[in-house]
Amino acid sequence: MDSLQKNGLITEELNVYYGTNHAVKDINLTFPKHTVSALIGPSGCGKSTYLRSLNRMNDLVEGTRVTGKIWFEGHDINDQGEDLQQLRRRIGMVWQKPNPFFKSVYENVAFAPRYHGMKNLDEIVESCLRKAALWDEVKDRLKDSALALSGGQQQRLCIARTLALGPSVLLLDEPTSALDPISTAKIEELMFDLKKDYTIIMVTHNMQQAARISDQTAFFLLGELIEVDQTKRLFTNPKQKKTEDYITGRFG
Ligand SMILES: Nc1ncnc2c1ncn2[C@@H]1O[C@H](COP(=O)(O)OP(=O)(O)OP(=O)(O)O)[C@@H](O)[C@H]1O
Repeated sequence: MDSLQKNGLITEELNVYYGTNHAVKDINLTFPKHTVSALIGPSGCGKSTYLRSLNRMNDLVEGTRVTGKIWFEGHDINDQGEDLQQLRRRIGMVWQKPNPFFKSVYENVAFAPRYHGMKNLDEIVESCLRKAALWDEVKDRLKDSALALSGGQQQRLCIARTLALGPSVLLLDEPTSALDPISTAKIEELMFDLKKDYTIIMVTHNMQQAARISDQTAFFLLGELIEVDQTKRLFTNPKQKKTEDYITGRFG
């Protein structure tokens, strides 16, 4: 129980199947609170599938079967009785392409808290936009359409929208792959600030990015976890030959 309290999330022998395709195989991983974890590996190795299983998004994909345990806040979220709406408030997801609602900047952040009956929407909007390092850029444009923002601003707005639901874990699926280098740098800086309050788990194709911003890195290959370690160690002194081959560019 002690480790469950200390850690944000733990998966035990997690498997995901799409029909007969065994996409994620027996993954044991621990995500300590207030750290950034990067999931790396070549295309199709199961990173996104694994990430989506962490807040039960794979339940939405027909024909998917998940086995194993995911310990979060003292219980296994794969239990049948799990309240999925509440779960997805506590474990929020940000996607690869910024996908703001066709609404104003303000409404993008206020929409879900209002739906859940939360009060003080102005305060929530300001605080989430500040946490997402966007407030100064949009405080005079709150009524403008979110679609008028740049791609990088839209992605930070999507992060603010996720924060508005009060998560403790943030799942990010290649959050910067559609962004230019300056917007990417802003999101990377933001990760440093956000990890003070949140546990962050991020899929990235970009090994330099994993090396720059994550505390631990997990290397996936063909649905298996090949190696997980502190990021510096994994990139400088990998234990597995397959990891070394991947990070030195021999395949991928
Ligand atoms: N919705 C789905 N339905 C059926 N099979 C899927 C689905 N999503 C992924 N898969 C399969 O699961 C396996 C893992 O895919 P996944 O997208 O998780 O890998 P990935 O490492 O995230 O790849 P990429 O880096 O290209 O996004 C692949 O064989 C893929 O074809």
